[in-house]
Amino acid sequence: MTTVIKATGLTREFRTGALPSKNAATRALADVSFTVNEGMVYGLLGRNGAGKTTLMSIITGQDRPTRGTIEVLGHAPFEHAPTSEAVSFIRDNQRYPDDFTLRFALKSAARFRPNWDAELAARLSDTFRLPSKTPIKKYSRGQLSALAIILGLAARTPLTLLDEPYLGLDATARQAFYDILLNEQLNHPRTFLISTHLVTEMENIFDHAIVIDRGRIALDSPVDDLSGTYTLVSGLGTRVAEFTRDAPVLQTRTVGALVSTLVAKSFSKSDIDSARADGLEVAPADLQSVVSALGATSEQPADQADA
Ligand SMILES: Nc1ncnc2c1ncn2[C@@H]1O[C@H](COP(=O)(O)OP(=O)(O)OP(=O)(O)O)[C@@H](O)[C@H]1O
Repeated sequence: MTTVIKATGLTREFRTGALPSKNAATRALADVSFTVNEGMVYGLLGRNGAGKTTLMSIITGQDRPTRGTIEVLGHAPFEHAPTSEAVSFIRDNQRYPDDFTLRFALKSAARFRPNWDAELAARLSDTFRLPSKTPIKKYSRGQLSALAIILGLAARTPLTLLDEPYLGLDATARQAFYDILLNEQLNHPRTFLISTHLVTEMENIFDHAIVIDRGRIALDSPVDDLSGTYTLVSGLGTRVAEFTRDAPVLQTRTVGALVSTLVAKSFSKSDIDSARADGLEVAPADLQSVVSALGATSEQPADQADA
């Protein structure tokens, strides 16, 4: 399997005068190591401020780590033009010249992208109902997201990073976006790294999940493996506690008399049958539950560091 991204011990600290000590820094990433393999769709998940955008900026050479190394398509990405050409990074800070219309935006993108698919760009512009004559600076929030998605997908670069690409997109447009991604992956497989908070909506698109929590990797796993690793047990508190007593607990939530506990354990069929007979609900955890539980831990934060 070809490695597309290899991160080793990435740490990114930002100096900030806002903290009590003037030598203090925000540690956005703390000793992050992982690999991304070719041809798969990775979900980059985690709470607000977890470090996702910082990581994507380093992968695309727009920022450099304080410590650690990053290799993208076999090279350090910072100031390496061939890597920039092979990578699309879609985020919400994209700016366009004042007089740019859709046609100009697509035409100028085509010039920099050797694999540009003009037919796909035209088709997606129709799907998202983008106005062709309106200057882009007048586009709505959702229309800007749609345009960014088109530029990212029609580029057909070997590696595509999408940082919360759906902001402002309505439900129909988001569904269209997910369908397009799945189709692209079927017909033109390549590597995607996508950050999102809409985990449930995108779960079936991801092959692999990387969860960051307070700058550290909290989970790095194929999505298909999660259901055999994590179990959600719900019911009366005493019964849930009894059934899960030997299992590592990630999160316990209480709503009224109902307790829901997520554990890092899979149970035998006979255990599950007897728990169900005892009135408990036992089910493999979905990605959203795992991400939410990992983000609810109260371990020591990594994000404040003395620099
Ligand atoms: N330029 C900067 N200067 C100081 N702190 C920064 C800077 N950029 C990011 N940070 C901090 O680094 C941490 C990680 O931020 P980042 O934008 O990577 O999070 P995120 O996971 O993308 O969050 P969200 O889901 O809210 O977009 C946050 O605490 C943020 O405040």
